[in-house]
Parts: sequence; C-alpha cells; structure tokens
Amino acid sequence: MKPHSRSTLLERNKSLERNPLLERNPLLERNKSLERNPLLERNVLLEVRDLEVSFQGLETVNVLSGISFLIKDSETLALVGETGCGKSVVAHTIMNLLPPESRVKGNIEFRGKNLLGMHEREMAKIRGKEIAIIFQNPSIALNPVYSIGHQLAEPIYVHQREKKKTALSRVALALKRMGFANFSECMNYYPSWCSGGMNQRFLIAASTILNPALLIADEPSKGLDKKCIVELEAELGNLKMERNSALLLISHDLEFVQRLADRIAVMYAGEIVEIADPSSLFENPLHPYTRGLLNSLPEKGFIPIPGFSPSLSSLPSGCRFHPRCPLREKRCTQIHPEIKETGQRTVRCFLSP
Ligand SMILES: Nc1ncnc2c1ncn2[C@@H]1O[C@H](COP(=O)(O)OP(=O)(O)OP(=O)(O)O)[C@@H](O)[C@H]1O
Ligand code: NI
Repeated sequence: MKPHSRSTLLERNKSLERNPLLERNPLLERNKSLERNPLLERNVLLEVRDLEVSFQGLETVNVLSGISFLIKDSETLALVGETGCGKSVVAHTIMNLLPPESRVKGNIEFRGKNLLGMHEREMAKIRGKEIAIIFQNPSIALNPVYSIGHQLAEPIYVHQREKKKTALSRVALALKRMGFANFSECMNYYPSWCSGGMNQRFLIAASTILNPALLIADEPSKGLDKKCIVELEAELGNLKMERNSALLLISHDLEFVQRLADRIAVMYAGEIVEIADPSSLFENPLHPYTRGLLNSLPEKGFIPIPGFSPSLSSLPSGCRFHPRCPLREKRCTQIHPEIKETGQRTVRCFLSP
C-alpha cells in the first residue's frame, strides 16, 4: 500500500470535520457517544486499566503508573515518548514477558480475558498466535543458528501442529507476500547474511504468519535507513488493510507513527499524559509535553524541551513534567494531576480545558 502522506491524512480528517451533513448524521452522533463510553463499546480487543509495574532491586522502582488505554479491533494505537519512559515495559507486560523481579498491578483484558495472572500454559497459546510481538532489535530477535525458513515455520508447528511440508509452503507464501521475489532462496538464508531491513521484514513475516488479532511492534523503525523505513511503513499499512490486525506501535518517532496510527498515546516518565488522533494531536496538542515534543521536530524548528526526563526512582512531586514545563503553576508542583477525558480528548494536565 502506498503510505498515507501526512497532508492527505490531515486533509481527510479536516474535510470530515467541516462537512455539516456528516456532523448532523444521527448514526455518527450515536457512534460518537458510544466511543465516549467504553462500557458500551463492543469491539474492544485489548483493555489496559490502571496498570502499575515496579521492579524490585536494591530499591523498588515504579516504572509504570496509572496506564490505561483501549485498542479496538483493527485499530492502530501508537505509544510514543522519550527513551526510558516505559514503552517496552508496557509491551512486555501485555505479553507476560517481564522478569521475575517485576511486580504488576491492574488489569489487562484481551477479548474479555484477564492476561495478568494467567497461567503460563494458557498464555503460551495466546502469545504468538493471537498477540504477537516484533521485538526492538531484529538482529537479536532472530536466532542466528537457524535458517529463516525454519524460524518462520516454528510458530506453525507449535501452534497449529502442521506437517513440516505444509508449514514450509506457508512460509514461502508469506515471504512472497512480503515482496521477496527470491522467496525460495530466502528460506535458506541465515540472519547474519541479511541486512537490518531484510531481517526486520523476516521478523514481521514471522510475527504475522498466524494472523494475530494484535501485533505489537516495538520500535520497528529503529536503526533502519530512510528507504527501509518507507518499506516498513508500507508493510505495516498492508497488514492493517489486508489482515485487519490491530497494532500497538511503539516508537519515539512521532512523524513515523503519525502516518500509521489511528490514535497516539504520549508517555512521559512512566505515565500516559495525552491520547488523541494524529490530526488533533499535531494541530492542537493539549499537554505541554506533547507541545514540546512537536516543537522539537525538524520542521517545527528543532527546539528541544529544556531539561531532562526525571529518573523513575526519584520522581518530582506534583506533575512529573512540572520542572520542565513553561506553563507550570503552584498547584502543578504540589498535586499530581489525574488523567481526564473531555469529549474525544484525554489529557493529564490541570491547565488544559
Ligand atoms: N528488569 C528491569 N529492572 C529494573 N528496571 C528496568 C527493567 N527493565 C526496564 N527497566 C527500567 O524501566 C524503565 C523503562 O524502560 P523501557 O525499556 O520500557 O523504556 P522505553 O520507553 O522502551 O525506552 P527506549 O525508547 O529506550 O526503548 C527504564 O528506566 C528501565 O531502566
Ligand atoms: Ni523500548
């Protein structure tokens, strides 16, 4: 699929906003009010509620607090934020892949089943089959000692107990679909023979071979050159169009996610501070941190946010962003703001309407 250019996406959303007929459409009104009430939503695939994760070491570090979001069927939700804000920990918690020193509270419901506390045997049936993850580093995520064909066929043996021949022919088909003209040859390649971009595409093929309902992609564009990023974007777009998979897209690259996401959740120091659709977020960011992130983009002047993210083991009082916030008031330094929903917008800031 040709990737959406930013302007096309913005134009489409703008024209929808301006069309008075659409605004008065009773069906649309009903859907809008349904969207506002998650209890009445029927197509919620994943619901994360009040998630808290801490790691116990010499001291306890609370890495995630009050994380709540929904992913609907075939929706792409992007999770963005600076390094260390907790994006990968969210992904690993959903997949039940946290190390033993972690402590988790809250709820993660997938198709109505709570994933937290689920027995590993049951989770193993979901992992890879219904929820798949593309890990942050493709060269590490692929096993260097097995051929690409072998690695891609493995989920088919494990989850569907297919015969070797059937599994391998499905792998060949998947590679063909990913645009590898020499797909038969690729089956015999080893990861170390291939470029980062190729390995990234093999990983996507491996993660999607069983048609998961939810795919988690953790920094899929990291370390790729511009050409590979364009290809990756097309690949993820295809996935959405052809297979109806929902996607949790984790990235620090706002521009990359803008073109793919239906909604963007912005994280800061272990919390979500804003959730909005891409055009609202880019045109009218409500949280001062989101505004800072946008201003630091090259086309907006490259103005960095002053200061640094706080260490998760010594968070400031009040709003976690207040030491860097140009708009802070006295209450921001003292009281921790709750996340609030107004209309279609979700934001954690006293100063937003
Ligand atoms: N096993 C662990 N024990 C202790 N702290 C951990 C552990 N795993 C992650 N952390 C801490 O949790 C915080 C969030 O890490 P995470 O990897 O989720 O960040 P991220 O937003 O994905 O960053 P990046 O963009 O660099 O990938 C970091 O401060 C990290 O040091
Ligand atoms: Ni990460």
